[in-house]
Amino acid sequence: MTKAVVFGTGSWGTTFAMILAEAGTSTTLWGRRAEVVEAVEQRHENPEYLPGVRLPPSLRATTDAAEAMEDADFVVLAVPSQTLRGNLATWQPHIPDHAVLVSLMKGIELRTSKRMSEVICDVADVPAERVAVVSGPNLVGELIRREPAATVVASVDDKVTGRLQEACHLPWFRAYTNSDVVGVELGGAVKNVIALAVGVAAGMGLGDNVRATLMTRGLAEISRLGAALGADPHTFAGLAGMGDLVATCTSPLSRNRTFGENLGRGMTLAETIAATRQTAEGVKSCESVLDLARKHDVEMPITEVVVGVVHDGMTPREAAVMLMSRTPKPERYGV
Ligand SMILES: NC(=O)c1ccc[n+]([C@@H]2O[C@H](COP(=O)([O-])OP(=O)(O)OC[C@H]3O[C@@H](n4cnc5c(N)ncnc54)[C@H](O)[C@@H]3O)[C@@H](O)[C@H]2O)c1
Ligand SMILES: O=P(O)(O)OC[C@H](O)CO
Repeated sequence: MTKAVVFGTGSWGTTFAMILAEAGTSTTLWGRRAEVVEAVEQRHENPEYLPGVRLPPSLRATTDAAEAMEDADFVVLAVPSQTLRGNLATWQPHIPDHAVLVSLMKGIELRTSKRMSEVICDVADVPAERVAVVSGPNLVGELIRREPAATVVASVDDKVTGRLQEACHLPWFRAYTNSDVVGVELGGAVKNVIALAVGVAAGMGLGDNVRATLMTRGLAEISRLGAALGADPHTFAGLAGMGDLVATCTSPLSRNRTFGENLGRGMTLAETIAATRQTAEGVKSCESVLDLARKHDVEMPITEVVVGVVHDGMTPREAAVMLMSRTPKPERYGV
């Protein structure tokens, strides 16, 4: 029987553990806090992140990383992106030699501008063949009701994607495979930044033309960055590209979109952060995405104004003026 451990008892870690367990994978959830672990283990619930959701009784939970990883085939990582490096360094000594490390995270590391799979290879000292990523339009608020959804599992090794696909495929959760790890990760990380922009526009009361324009030009930014980093352009027309972009930018369940909407309504950054209980990855990753773009000489004007509004005191109105007054361009420049 395939065995998995999921690190992180937040909303996506717990939900993906539920999916794995329901698909017949022997699954253990690792958490930092004993009370959350006890609730999963004893009462089959995670009242903090998924109140009211009944988890599969077969899903185990522990605070002991070494015990959780014993004989694991998949070590699944679902902590906030900026904490991955530090956390993984403490877990690394216990990772079984044959295990595949799987990233559920949608962020880019600050300072290094690395994708999560790159951080994993660095810290766990494993080759790319032992790393996979899962990304797609996967809003937890819908998945916990078992509403139909699809995702992408990506790895440079086809055997790995095949095994992971099998480990998480369900009648209501359809997993597709892809070998373009770079594209799948970039789609997931950059759409959070674009969702912040769409949220700001919605909060300002702007309409559907603006939203559609931001999403489409956002996809152009993702594609330009992807082209510079060697991604397959077709990936961005898929679930981890356009699919996730549409879901995140249009859903009130998205934390990134909601974060932007609060800023667009006039809340201060401090008020918006206080109102956001869970991880909105784009808030930090907008800076690392922009750094990455600058390193590769890629223009990302929407990302630039998101950094301006979120971190540098630019007003939403100034951001709108800045985007609209750029020099006219051909639609497909840089792609
Ligand atoms: N929630 C979703 O709908 C969803 C869907 C797909 C992908 N993701 C991605 O999954 C990743 C995790 O998001 P989430 O929704 O589970 O976040 P979350 O905020 O719900 O949970 C984060 C988890 O990490 C833990 N945590 C926080 N700081 C930590 C630290 N310093 N060290 C160790 N653990 C820490 C928290 O206690 C919590 O268990 C993000 O990259 C997110 O973009 C989320
Ligand atoms: O709630 P968000 O904005 O972190 O988005 C969640 C998922 O990434 C959607 O696929």
